[in-house]
Amino acid sequence: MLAVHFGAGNIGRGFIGKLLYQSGFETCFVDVNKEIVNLLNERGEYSVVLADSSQEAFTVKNVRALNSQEQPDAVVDAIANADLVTTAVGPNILPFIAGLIAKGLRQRSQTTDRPLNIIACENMIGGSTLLKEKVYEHVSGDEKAAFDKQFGFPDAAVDRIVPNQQNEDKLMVMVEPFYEWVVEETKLAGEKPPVQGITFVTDLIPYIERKLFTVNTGHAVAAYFGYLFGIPTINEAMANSQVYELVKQALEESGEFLVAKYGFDAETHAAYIQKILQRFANPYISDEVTRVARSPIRKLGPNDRLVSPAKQYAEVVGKQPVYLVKAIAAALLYDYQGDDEATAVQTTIQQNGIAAAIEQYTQLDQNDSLFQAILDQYQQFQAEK
Ligand SMILES: NC(=O)c1ccc[n+]([C@@H]2O[C@H](COP(=O)([O-])OP(=O)(O)OC[C@H]3O[C@@H](n4cnc5c(N)ncnc54)[C@H](O)[C@@H]3O)[C@@H](O)[C@H]2O)c1
Ligand SMILES: O=P(O)(O)OC[C@@H](O)[C@@H](O)[C@H](O)[C@H](O)CO
Repeated sequence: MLAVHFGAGNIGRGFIGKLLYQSGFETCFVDVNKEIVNLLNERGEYSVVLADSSQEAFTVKNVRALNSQEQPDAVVDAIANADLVTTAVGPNILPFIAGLIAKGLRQRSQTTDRPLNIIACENMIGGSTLLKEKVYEHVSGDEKAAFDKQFGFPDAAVDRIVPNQQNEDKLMVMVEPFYEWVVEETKLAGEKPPVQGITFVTDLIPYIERKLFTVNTGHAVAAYFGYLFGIPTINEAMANSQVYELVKQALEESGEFLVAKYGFDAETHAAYIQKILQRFANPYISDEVTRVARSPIRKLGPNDRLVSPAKQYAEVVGKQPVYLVKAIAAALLYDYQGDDEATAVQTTIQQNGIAAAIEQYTQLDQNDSLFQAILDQYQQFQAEK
């Protein structure tokens, strides 16, 4: 079995690649990072180390890699012959890989009617659905009808904290022991991909909202406040009682609406939050706040981990969130020079003012009470700085 995986980065190698190997797949990574592509081809294997007291190491074998910029035809051939296509490139990159995927699917549909699933493993609602839309921008009307029959784009939720790696061995990845990969069964084409570790569900929305609005919401709160307080890593931020409390309170707010909206058991959800707080504090992981805070424009988006739970809390619970609002204000203050989106947000604020920036990034209406709460909180934080 052949899997083509776009993005041989932290989650690609540390999570998806490992599960694919353990499930009997040969994995062909597709990336633009020459060094990683070359090393994967030279060695054909890499190690994944668990970030816990065991430091258990596992060798992932049967891997190779293609450079999509230099070997696009080989990528098309690989997709045409694949049994599964997955991605972990980041939501903003999906539009850039869509053209190549469209070509691969076209070649495949011309040679076989064997079904194929394309699963985007990105932190967003509807990642595979977005990828499908972007792929379909490259295909004709007739092709779309044929593609609809042959290809599935099931949405997915993936959870495993994999920090930026600082190992001497450039291929080695250190990962937390916990992982979860949930895939929407109803959008599959053909059989379920035989990947050990995937949980198939009929409706992904509760799972992705629970994951994104708990793990990623809490993570973002720790990162933006960690950064504001001058703390470099997430576990160090969690050791700060103020940051810990801000994270916990924000997760209690998002949890209140998730429990009300989806009927999750309140105690089970409280235990889920508790486990996540422990994962963030894992002393065996050094995860920079700037990784977790990366791409604040994406994270301030209306359907992402800060604004969506704040809006849904207001709608479902009927109260104004306090801690989620603080987190949004902290994200608006994120001015890390090494992050293009952070500098773009700061430029917008300087040139157009904070109200225009809130409107632009969160897409909230100026008359929305949440909008005013964010504005007030931002101004209060500015005054305290
Ligand atoms: N790291 C985590 O803890 C984690 C956990 C769950 C989900 N995710 C999600 O997984 C995705 C990837 O995150 P990551 O942390 O692995 O990032 P990463 O930066 O480590 O990996 C992304 C990889 O994509 C490659 N890439 C960039 N442009 C490309 C292109 N045009 N074609 C092919 N490859 C390209 C990069 O070179 C890099 O190797 C994101 O959507 C992220 O939200 C990350
Ligand atoms: O990958 P991002 O930028 O969407 O979010 C940063 C982190 O919160 C994220 O990568 C987590 O580590 C991961 O989602 C854990 O499952």
